[in-house]
Amino acid sequence: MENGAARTVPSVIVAIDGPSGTGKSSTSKAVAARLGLSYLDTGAQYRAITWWMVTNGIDLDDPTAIAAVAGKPEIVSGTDPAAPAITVDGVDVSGPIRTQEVTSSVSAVSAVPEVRARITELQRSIAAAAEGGIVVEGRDIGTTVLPDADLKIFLTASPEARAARRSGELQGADVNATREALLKRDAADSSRKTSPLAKAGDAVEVDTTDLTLAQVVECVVTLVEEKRAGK
Ligand SMILES: Nc1ncnc2c1ncn2[C@@H]1O[C@H](COP(=O)(O)OP(=O)(O)O)[C@@H](O)[C@H]1O
Ligand SMILES: Nc1ccn([C@@H]2O[C@H](COP(=O)(O)OP(=O)(O)O)[C@@H](O)[C@H]2O)c(=O)n1
Repeated sequence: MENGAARTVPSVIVAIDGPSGTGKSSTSKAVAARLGLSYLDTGAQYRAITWWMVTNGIDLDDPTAIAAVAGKPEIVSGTDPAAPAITVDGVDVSGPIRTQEVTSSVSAVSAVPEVRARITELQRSIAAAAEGGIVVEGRDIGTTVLPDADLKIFLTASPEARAARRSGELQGADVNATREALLKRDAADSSRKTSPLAKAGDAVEVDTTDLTLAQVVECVVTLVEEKRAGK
């Protein structure tokens, strides 16, 4: 900037949705870090409430039982892309929410309308408090949580690429079993009545199958910068 005056960068809200393994978390964290934005992992919030249900012995086959206690756990999400944190009733659950048990139970819990209403409210208040702007990733951010987001991205990738990425993370996991589990979770998340996994009509779709993570990040950063420049 001429004469060294501080440049005022307009605040921006970016919604990144898509199925599992498409690169939402890695892309969102990197984009937020590059642009100095806050970051919110909404999947971690659904995982956290699921962890609480499992830990407290709630019958996950009974949506009424889940709904009755949906307001009980206090979930607090950090928004620093360099150190995403999540606690339930003051307990750090960033490790426990990634277990196989939580992963296989989360779609049943996240389908319950009372759970979604509670978590959606929390997400909106976090986004509203992020003064410099935020990247929010999930399944229904562009369609339901933040329908007025400045930029909406919908990431996709082939089931094979997604399964290879996920089984790479879960060292030694069988790729075919991982693929089946991913597809089962996608089907449950896409077919639920309340706020299913879906691409918003005004979202930009990016197929990441043959792109490196760096290429996806570059693509999203460019889209954000274009938005900010008013293009
Ligand atoms: N474009 C890409 N190419 C290769 N690997 C990727 C790409 N994007 C993400 N990954 C890797 O795939 C795995 C899943 O990515 P993640 O960001 O957690 O996906 P999601 O949040 O959509 O489930 C991670 O190990 C990540 O490093
Ligand atoms: N906005 C969101 C985000 C996640 N979820 C639920 O939370 C689960 C876990 O999300 P996640 O983003 O951690 O999943 P991965 O893509 O990391 O495997 C999803 O399978 C959905 O059931 C949701 O319903 N709505």
